[in-house]
Amino acid sequence: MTTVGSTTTARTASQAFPAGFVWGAATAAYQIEGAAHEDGRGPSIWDTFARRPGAVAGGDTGDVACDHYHRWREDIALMASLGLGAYRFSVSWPRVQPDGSGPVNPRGLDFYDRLVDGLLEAGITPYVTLYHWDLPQALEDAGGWTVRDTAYRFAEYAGVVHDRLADRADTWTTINEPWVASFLGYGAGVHAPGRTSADDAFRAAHHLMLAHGLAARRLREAGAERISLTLNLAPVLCPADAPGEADLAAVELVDSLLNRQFLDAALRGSYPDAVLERARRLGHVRDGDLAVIAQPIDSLGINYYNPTYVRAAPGAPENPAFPGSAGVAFPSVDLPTTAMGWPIAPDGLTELLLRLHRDHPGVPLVVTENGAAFDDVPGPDGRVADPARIGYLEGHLRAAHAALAAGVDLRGYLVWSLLDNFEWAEGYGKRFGIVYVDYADQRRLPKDSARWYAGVIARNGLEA
Ligand SMILES: OC[C@@H]1[C@@H](O)[C@H](O)[C@@H](O)c2nc(CNc3ccccc3)cn21
Repeated sequence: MTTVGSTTTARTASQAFPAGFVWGAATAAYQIEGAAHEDGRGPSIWDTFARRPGAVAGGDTGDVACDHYHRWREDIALMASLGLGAYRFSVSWPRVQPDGSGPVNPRGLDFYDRLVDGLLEAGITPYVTLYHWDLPQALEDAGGWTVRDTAYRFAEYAGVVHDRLADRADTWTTINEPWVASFLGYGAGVHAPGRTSADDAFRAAHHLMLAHGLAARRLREAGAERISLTLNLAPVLCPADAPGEADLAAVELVDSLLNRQFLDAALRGSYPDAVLERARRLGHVRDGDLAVIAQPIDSLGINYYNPTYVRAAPGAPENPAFPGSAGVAFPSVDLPTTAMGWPIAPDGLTELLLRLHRDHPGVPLVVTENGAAFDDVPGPDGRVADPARIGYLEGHLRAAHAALAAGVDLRGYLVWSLLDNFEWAEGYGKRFGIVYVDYADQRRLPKDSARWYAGVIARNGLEA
């Protein structure tokens, strides 16, 4: 303790979060639902991609996943036991429209009806994500996100879902992480649909953002008042003591492609130069598109996991997720890492939130994903001790609190993820959940981090 005059200053300031701060957890349809061939659901690009030999670790697929399609009541009870205020989930487009357009599958919509009703009965606010990467395969067969028409089909689908649920759900995210869906799906090819064309990645990114704008406009016309976009954002840092011009140019390029391509489009109606140059060559950006994309949103969702580190490296090959990055290295740094090999750097969250507060004032922010994978193993008593995850989450909540203390309008935090689930190209071997899933019998085992998080929610903050 330190004493100044007669006042004794607590060694650590209070870590109480604002009254009304939203505490929740997040998942996504393809990662948890299973029932991939049930009740009229059509195939998505992830159903197809997961069957491509070598595409997903262990040949895993989302056919069963966490069987949430059948176990949703149990999972809602689990959420309620933790005291969650909100639950972020995604709607499976091919469950609602098996061909991505045209006829609606009533049994598909019925599932989300049941889910939303169950959440409301449990006092949990539904945060509905309309697209979390599971494009109907029929639309991919017609060109997928590289063709403009898909954006218009998405807006129609968004209207169908909104019109069914809007009487009970009022918090809507159009697209989850357009950068991943475009640059990993169509550029690097390590995500569905597994295509490898830089030009197609830029076309897909633009059409995903156009889809966001068209859907946001459709929802606004229908009376929606809580519309957002969720982006995977990261501080782009050069780990050198004295970055040179080439290092700074590398930071600028990667920041433009990863962050500004989507932030500037959605919040300013513009693209950074690196994107405009490609757009001029490809001709896929039409007059008026950016005005549609910059539809007003009511908050910005931020998925933060770690910073991205870059430096100039003459001769380094281009990273296909970052077109034009020849001569740029993405070095490891001397920090602890998660089971994904991602560096643990909570200060990056504070830095990111402060940047958004500075560059885009007046936009309420929600951390819609933050979490970590670790190699969790249940003990003989069924307890799952995950101190590393508790450490990760505590560090990032302290980082979020520091941003709040600096005036950032942060409205909520949703941990990724409620459940261990299908971790895309990594399959089921990477566990992000605060609840362990035993896939052999679908048992759910709350990890120590779940109990810890329930305490954070109960006291609306961290212990000082
Ligand atoms: O990888 C963990 C989660 C993933 O399960 C979610 O579905 C997705 O929304 C999500 N986005 C990120 C952000 N970073 C990222 C990095 C490499 C590949 C994909 C995403 C992490 N995560």
